[in-house]
Amino acid sequence: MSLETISTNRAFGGTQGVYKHASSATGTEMTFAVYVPEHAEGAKLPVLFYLSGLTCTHANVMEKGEYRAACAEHGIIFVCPDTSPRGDDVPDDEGYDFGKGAGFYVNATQDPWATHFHMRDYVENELPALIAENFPVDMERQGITGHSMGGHGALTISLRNPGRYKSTSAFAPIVSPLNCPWGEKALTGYIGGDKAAWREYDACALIEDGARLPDLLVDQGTGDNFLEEQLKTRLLEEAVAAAGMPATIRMQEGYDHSYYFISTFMADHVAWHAERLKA
Ligand SMILES: N[C@@H](CCC(=O)N[C@@H](CS)C(=O)NCC(=O)O)C(=O)O
Repeated sequence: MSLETISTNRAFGGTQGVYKHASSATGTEMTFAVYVPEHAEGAKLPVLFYLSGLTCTHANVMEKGEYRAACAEHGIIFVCPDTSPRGDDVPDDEGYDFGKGAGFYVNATQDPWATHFHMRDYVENELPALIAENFPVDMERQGITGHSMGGHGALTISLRNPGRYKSTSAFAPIVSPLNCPWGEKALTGYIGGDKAAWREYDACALIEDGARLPDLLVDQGTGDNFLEEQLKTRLLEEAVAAAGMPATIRMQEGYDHSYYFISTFMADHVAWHAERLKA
């Protein structure tokens, strides 16, 4: 699998790069960002995947997430994929919450989305293989995190792949697409109306159905205007309590849904992952 380098910039002693490649999962070109801290020649570093939210490309977290100082300190590679396939032949929706920029980390089965919207395959299979081949990563030490729709992606991908990710966290995740308007719209459109088929794309349902993580960190702002209608953190609190699953879910007073919130807690999350990835 060949990669084209779009840009590299030296940052905090390491390299922030942006790359693109022809994706077999989506049938499109895909762009992603990778930060590689300074490291000894031949060293293999732990890797943290960050999945972004609605309307984002790889660039939002790269420009506003403020992860590099912490990744440099802890020696963690940070990977930021796009949130959907893109291109002139990729269908779109007029809403910001479906279509381009809103792939929801599913494999779509419904037309016209089923041709390109395979973000689950992309993030679960193709991207990790590409990262393993092209960057100095130790794939035995992977973590995953994400924001909002990307928090949903991080939780569901980790819950479906027990043991693969040594650490899982999320910022303001959509915890139950079965129970919010963003999820209703996206899963009906991508997967169809059979709600039994949605359960593998719903963190709370996966936990109810027996999936477990050894540990979980979630930060959620109390001033987030999506909290009540879309994110519904309390459903995750209820699901982990009922399952007896260890989780640290922190309600952060006054923080909203933006990158001001994410960047405030980013260093905490990177440190939390580093502790588990280096154990
Ligand atoms: N106000 C946003 C609603 C969507 C939104 O808040 N997206 C979040 C993720 S769910 C985001 O990260 N937006 C991009 C950014 O803040 O840079 C819009 O319409 O663009």
